[in-house]
Amino acid sequence: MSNPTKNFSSIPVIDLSLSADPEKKPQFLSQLQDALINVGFLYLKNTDSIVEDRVVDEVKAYLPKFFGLPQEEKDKIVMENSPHFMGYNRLGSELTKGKTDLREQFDFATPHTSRWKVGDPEYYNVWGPSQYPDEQALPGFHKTLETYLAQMWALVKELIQLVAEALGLPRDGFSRFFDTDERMQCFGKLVRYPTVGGNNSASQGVGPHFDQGFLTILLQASDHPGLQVQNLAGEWIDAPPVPGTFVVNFGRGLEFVTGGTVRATCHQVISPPDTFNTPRYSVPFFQSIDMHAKLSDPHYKLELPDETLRLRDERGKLVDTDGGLRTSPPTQFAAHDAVNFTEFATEPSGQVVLIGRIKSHPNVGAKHYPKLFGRLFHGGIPTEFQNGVKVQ
Ligand SMILES: O=C(O)CCC(=O)C(=O)O
Ligand SMILES: [Fe+2]
Repeated sequence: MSNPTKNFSSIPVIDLSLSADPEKKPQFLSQLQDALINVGFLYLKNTDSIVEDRVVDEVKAYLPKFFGLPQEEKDKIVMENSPHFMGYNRLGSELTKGKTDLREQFDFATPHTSRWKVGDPEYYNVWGPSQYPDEQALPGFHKTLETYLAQMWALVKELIQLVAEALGLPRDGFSRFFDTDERMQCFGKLVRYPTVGGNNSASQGVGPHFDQGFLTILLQASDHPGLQVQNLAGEWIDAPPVPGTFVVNFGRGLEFVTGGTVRATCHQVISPPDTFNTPRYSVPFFQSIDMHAKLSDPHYKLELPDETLRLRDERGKLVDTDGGLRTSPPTQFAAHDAVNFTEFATEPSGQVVLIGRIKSHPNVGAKHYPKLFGRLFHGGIPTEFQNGVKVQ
């Protein structure tokens, strides 16, 4: 029997409000289960009981204002100054699969004080304070982004419990992967993708990649298409903005702990063509897991019910659809290799995050984690890395 969603050609839209209605919850869970196993992506609507529309609108309004700040104002808070990979990156300051991403971005996280001290593993230092522009330069920005992060965090906490139920686990089935709020940090990005001319080959907004942790919640903050996700046959399927929704997708950590039941789906962004007068904006939010959790330890093994495993087997194995993206080796990283988080098989999750961050932001790695950087990039900063190509 073939599954109707296999090789999907569009992304399902799921209504969160159904989960609060005992009669409709089974329908919600079955839709979520299908998206988890067969698609790896969904649009979530009716989230306003957790994430206020007012806050989303405020974040959207700040995007052009933040990126429109004078360059020297943004350069005061560059990521290169932060061992926590927080702050601003000019265009071209990020590599994905060995190519420069044509996006300008600002990484910011839930409030946290680094607990790293001399002698601790380096990855303890991945979590730490954000860098914000001066309050006078952008009044209210800092507070709005922290409110948004707090509401996103509340949404991922609710969602991960629904994911557990949809997989046939108890509602708190994933609680062992999280520490207390004070000892955790989640982060987001404000992203601006400039338009490119028709014949410009440099149209990689962000190259093909997987996300890392459990859940990603993405706000497509302008009307532009460009986000594409890969189906099981390896075809690129458009995921255009759907008003009133967030895009939810699943990371390699969740795929790992569910033994490949949940699909981490490869995705990319094509730069908007210059027929648009404005850049594309988006705001991804990444749910972290306890940085000490070594997912390969027996303690983290999940017992999924046979019925769920049967659906996984019906879907089939998750094969490599994009030249080494899923399976390239975890060490001896070359610039053209994918950031694919295969290290979950051997390393604590914090180390996996650190390796991924260094691969994406080699200049930050070279400055703050020179030894690990040297092990990952034998030839130093790759020539593909063009920090600060001209902002259009
Ligand atoms: O901007 C988008 O739509 C997607 C961004 C993304 O996939 C990422 O930052 O991981
Ligand atoms: Fe992503």
